[in-house]
Amino acid sequence: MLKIINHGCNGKMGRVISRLVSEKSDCKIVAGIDKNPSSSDFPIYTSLKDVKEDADVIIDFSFHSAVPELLKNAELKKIPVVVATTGLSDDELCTLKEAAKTIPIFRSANMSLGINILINLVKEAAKILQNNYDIEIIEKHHNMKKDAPSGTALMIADAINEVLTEKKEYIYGRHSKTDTRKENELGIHAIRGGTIVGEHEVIFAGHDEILTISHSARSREIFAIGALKAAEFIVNQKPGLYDMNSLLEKG
Ligand SMILES: NC(=O)c1ccc[n+]([C@@H]2O[C@H](COP(=O)([O-])OP(=O)(O)OC[C@H]3O[C@@H](n4cnc5c(N)ncnc54)[C@H](O)[C@@H]3O)[C@@H](O)[C@H]2O)c1
Ligand SMILES: O=C(O)C1=N[C@H](C(=O)O)CCC1
Repeated sequence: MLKIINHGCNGKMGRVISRLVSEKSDCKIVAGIDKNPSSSDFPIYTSLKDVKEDADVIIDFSFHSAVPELLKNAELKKIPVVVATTGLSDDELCTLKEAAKTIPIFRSANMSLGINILINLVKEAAKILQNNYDIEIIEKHHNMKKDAPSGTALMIADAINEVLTEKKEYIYGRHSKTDTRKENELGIHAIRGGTIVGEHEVIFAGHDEILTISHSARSREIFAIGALKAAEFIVNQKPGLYDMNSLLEKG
């Protein structure tokens, strides 16, 4: 029985995690953590340091500024963490990399299988098209999202840059830009509205042809399923930083 702490348990994703876990027989939520506690069938705390229950793993869908304190306490308690929260600053990312020297940490800005396949496809396309095609990324999310651009858009952009001979400079939107597009630019554009779960489109625009590779999330369950798979995976790993590739390689 996998004993899980649900960090951000009262949020949109935290609630999906709790629901999916309640439908499974091989794992359970032993405690939740949220800055806005409410009643639940598991105890809810405002910090990991107060949690009394024994746990194998923490799943985190919260807010970027909550991540350093979570990791500090996870290190003290030696509990592996799945970090799904996006919008981490450079300093917060440094803290995460340091913590991964002590505990196993799984981090991905997108826990869906589809996005991780999209990244592999986009890398192949970028290798071939890098000289003659302009690359732009468009992401669309619900009106409650607090970070922009999405962690996924940045993850896709970084994956593209990894395979390019000449690295691109990220351009966030084109408002007030009066000059024409430069070859070394990679445009990243965010749209917010309604209940859009998550859409990502990578456009390779060439002379008289456009290749578009896109992914559309139709429910939050796809992220929760991926996070639960990551949780099962991480509990058996040594300290270090893991991502979706580690999970895909495992098969
Ligand atoms: N990696 C993925 O696949 C994936 C998928 C969906 C969402 N996300 C990310 O997960 C995060 C949460 O998304 P959401 O839609 O559930 O947001 P949300 O705002 O609905 O929920 C966040 C929850 O975290 C809690 N929280 C905030 N600060 C906290 C703190 N300091 N300590 C404890 N709890 C705190 C809030 O009270 C809230 O209940 C976002 O960063 C989002 O981008 C990632
Ligand atoms: O709902 C969100 O917020 C999501 N955020 C992730 C991101 O920033 O990439 C993934 C999709 C959903």
